[in-house]
Formats: sequence, C-alpha cells, structure tokens
Amino acid sequence: MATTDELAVRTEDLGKTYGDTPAVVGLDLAVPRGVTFGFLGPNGAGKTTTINMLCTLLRPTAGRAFVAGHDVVAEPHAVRERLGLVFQETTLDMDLTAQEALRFHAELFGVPWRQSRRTVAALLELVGLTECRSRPVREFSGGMRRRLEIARGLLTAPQVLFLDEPTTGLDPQTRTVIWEHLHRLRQERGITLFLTTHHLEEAEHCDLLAIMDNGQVEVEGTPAELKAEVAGDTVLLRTRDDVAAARVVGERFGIEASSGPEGVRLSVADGAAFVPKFCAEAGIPVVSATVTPPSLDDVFLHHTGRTIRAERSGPLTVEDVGRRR
Ligand SMILES: Nc1ncnc2c1ncn2[C@@H]1O[C@H](COP(=O)(O)OP(=O)(O)OP(=O)(O)O)[C@@H](O)[C@H]1O
Repeated sequence: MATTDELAVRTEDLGKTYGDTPAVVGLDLAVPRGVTFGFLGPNGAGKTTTINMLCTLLRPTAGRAFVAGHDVVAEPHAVRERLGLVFQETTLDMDLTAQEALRFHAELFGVPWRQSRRTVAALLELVGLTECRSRPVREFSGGMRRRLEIARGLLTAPQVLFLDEPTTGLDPQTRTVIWEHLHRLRQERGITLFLTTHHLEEAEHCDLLAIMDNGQVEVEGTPAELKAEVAGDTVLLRTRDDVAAARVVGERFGIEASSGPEGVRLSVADGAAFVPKFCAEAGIPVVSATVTPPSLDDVFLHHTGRTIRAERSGPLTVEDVGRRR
C-alpha cells in the first residue's frame, strides 16, 4: 500500500457530525498523486463536507485526514500551502478585471510582486483568458468566471486542487472547454485534481471515482471498473428471423435473450466479441447489430437507487426505487 507521503489525499475513518446529523461516516480514502479523483453522489451525500474538512475549513469530529502528506488538524498551515480550492459558488469581485482579481489574490497570499506578475500572466494563458485580462469580471460569461476561479486556485502552485462541482450551471460546450483546461493543467503541472460532481460527463473525465451516499463511500474504482462490475454490454440484433435468433442465443451461447419489435436484446460481458461470433456461428443472417456499454448512470443507480439525471432534477421517484437492483 502507498504511504501517506505518496498519496495526495488520505483519510482514515474520517467523520463529521453536525449536532445529531452524521454528514460523513468512517471515510477511508487513498488518492494517488497526479490523478483526477471524482466524488460522485446525490445531494446531501457529504461531498462538500468532505472537501471542507480536507481543505481545513471544517474540523472533523472523527478520524484523520492528510493532504500532500500533512495532517489537516495538526498541520493546517502546511496543508493550506499545498492546496488550491475552487468553491461551488462564485466568490469573485465583479468590479475587478481578471488580471486585478488574480494579482489581488496573489498579494493576499504573500506572493512577491515580480513573481506575481509572471505567475498571473502564465495562469491567464493557461486558462485562455489572456485576451480578456483587462475586462471586468462582471462582463464575463459563467464559463470565463469559472476558468478565472481555477486560475486563482492555482496561484499558490498547489499540489492538490479541490474543485466543488466545477462545471455546475454551465452549458455542455463550456463544460468541455473547462475540461480541456483541466486536462492541460494536469499534463503541464502534474497536480492532483479532487472534485465533486453530479455530472456523468464530468465523472467520465476522472481516473478514479468514489460514489458517496448517506455520508459513506458505496464503491470506488476507475469508471471502466465500476461499469464492468455493474452490468455487461447491451446487444441489440436485427436478424432475418428474430425469434429463431433469440432461441439460438439461449441454446448455443447460454445467454438469456428476448425478441421484440426492436429486435433481439441481450446482455453480455463483451458485446464487441459476441457479435462476430454470433454472425459466424448462428446461421441466421444479421441485418444490424448495436452494442451499448453500461453507463455511469447505471452504476450510480445500482449503488444509490437514483439516476444521476433524476438526482439533478428532483427527489427520488417511485420509478427510481423500482429500478434499484
Ligand atoms: N452547516 C451544516 N449544519 C448542519 N447540517 C449540515 C451543514 N452542512 C451540511 N449539513 C448536512 O450534512 C449532510 C451532507 O451535506 P453536504 O453539503 O456535505 O452534501 P453534498 O454531498 O455536498 O450535497 P450537494 O451535492 O447538495 O452539495 C446533509 O445532510 C446536510 O444537510
């Protein structure tokens, strides 16, 4: 197992209770340096509480946590020196220009003036805001503000950048742009990104994911591992004789299949391997074949009883509960 020093974030039985409300319970995390780690979970799962404890904004009521090898309670200053934070809500001063906002922040953090000029210019370039550096933040779009906040989070050259729902409220196109910048940042600086999210698309960008519900981690792994664990590929075949094809799938391949107006539907671990095998061996002409891999929404539903899409738009529905496996 990696030691605390080799990990960007490590928690041991970490917990937080607000009065009688347990928000985070027995959290054990080990996040390697240099990865993009995503915390996925429904509203109220405990994601923000966890980030706030890791960033020394909130004192844990149980367990321990280390960021870049330092204890968040015993060495808060060492932790703060090594992290950057991008909050869920914007905290920018609308009257400042992009450049002023960064320089002001650099001054607050005691970055020397000469160094600050260079750092600010490099960060504006990194997030693609050099052209707009003299415009007031008030005139910026939501995506530009987010990029500026990411640049601000990087001013102190952190080893770990925490981002609480980095692209919430942004349109899909802007989300893509933000992610291009985050990937570039990872490549150029090798820092660890630790983020919370409700978005499937965002979760897909992560190297490692943990799904949290009711203050606890339900499951952890790479997006591919989590998907493979929950369900196989869905294969939809259209053939010259769907009824016979469904029977052959059962008899010859030992896989349960159903035939209906849409064709023959079945679930198999590796759909891309199954289709050519079926074409070669079944003796029934195949007109078309579609292979759909499992989605992170399937994974989220399996572990939390909710779909991410339903989660974003409202509370748990009867349908969601019925779909829980
Ligand atoms: N200051 C507080 N006082 C009391 N309870 C709180 C406080 N902050 C959070 N909670 C409770 O702790 C639990 C976890 O909240 P938290 O904000 O960490 O969840 P989250 O996963 O970040 O949710 P969201 O996705 O909505 O931001 C919830 O039950 C919430 O109501």
